[in-house]
Amino acid sequence: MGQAGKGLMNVMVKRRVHVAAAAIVSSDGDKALIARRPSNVDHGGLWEFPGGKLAPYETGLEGLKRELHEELGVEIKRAQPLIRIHHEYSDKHILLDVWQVHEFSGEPFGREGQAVRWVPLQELVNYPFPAANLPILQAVMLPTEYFITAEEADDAVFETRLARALVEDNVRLVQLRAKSLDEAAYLARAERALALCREHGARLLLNADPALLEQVDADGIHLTSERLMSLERRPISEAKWLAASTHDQKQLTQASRIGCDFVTLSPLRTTPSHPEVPPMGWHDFQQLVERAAMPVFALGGMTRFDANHARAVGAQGIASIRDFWK
Ligand SMILES: Nc1nc2c([nH]c(=O)n2[C@H]2C[C@H](O)[C@@H](COP(=O)(O)OP(=O)(O)OP(=O)(O)O)O2)c(=O)[nH]1
Ligand SMILES: [Mg+2]
Repeated sequence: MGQAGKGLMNVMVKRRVHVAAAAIVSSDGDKALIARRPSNVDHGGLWEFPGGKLAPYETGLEGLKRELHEELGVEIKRAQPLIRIHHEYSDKHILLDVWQVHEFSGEPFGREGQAVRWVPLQELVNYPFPAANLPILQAVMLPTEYFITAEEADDAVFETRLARALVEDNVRLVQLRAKSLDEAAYLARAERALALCREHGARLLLNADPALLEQVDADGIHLTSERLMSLERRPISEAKWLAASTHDQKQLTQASRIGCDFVTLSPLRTTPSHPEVPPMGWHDFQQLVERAAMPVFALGGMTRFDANHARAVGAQGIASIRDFWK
């Protein structure tokens, strides 16, 4: 396009497109189904989560059911909202309304001649996707529950309780939060927690100085909101997870700016640990999540019974100390 044409694009009103897409996860939870966009369309040749534009009056799930039938020949049996992403392409605003499909019938194949492939979740990052898709890759790799460890002076009690949560509650994502320990004690506890998490196939994030990853090879760092706001750029490599605690729009914007992979947003409800902080409630929470473009865990008085509701308002799920610490 010539210079004059580009100038014209700037004053043109961009199209708004609502797209429903499916993160179809295999029953073992290890793989997702992706398809390659034909070379002659928008973002041609890139991989995508199957789906397409909604017809007028269709809801996200209705549109998705129709698209998966047309594109893959499968019928959705059970699906749950995963993440909503608002993204600006040069020619349009897109809302990617992504659903996690837990159950479907039929054998998926490329009914429009497109390549279709089951890919292990960790390998998704090796496939070229449209620019809007990064948060989908993050969301599909994360569970719905994020367990934050409680303050506990006694190492043996700590280990028993962490092991219980890993075994009985099937916790797969853990944040080691231990403000009352000095650096040496935190380090020792991190080593033990990492061994336990590895044994049970769970990931461990350290709520600590990012430099600590050089001493303990945990899966990532969880930044306090204070650390988050003090950083100029992402402090650790892309190979590790970076999460942060957020409480408002400013902190969410900063989390996105430095490339956090996911965040907690709190306090949803009033909690005994922070009785003086006013809760945001589901309405304000939903408004903040809608524009976050990254997985968000609801925190503050949450239990596992809230996970479906959290999903329904756009969150990844819930984070909790108390619900898992028994
Ligand atoms: N299906 C899908 N579309 C995506 C993804 N990421 C992404 O940016 N998009 C964009 C590309 C397109 O501009 C738009 C989806 O349009 P589409 O071409 O799939 O729409 P459709 O299936 O209804 O096809 P058509 O009838 O318009 O040919 O969303 C994704 O993961 N899956
Ligand atoms: Mg499509």
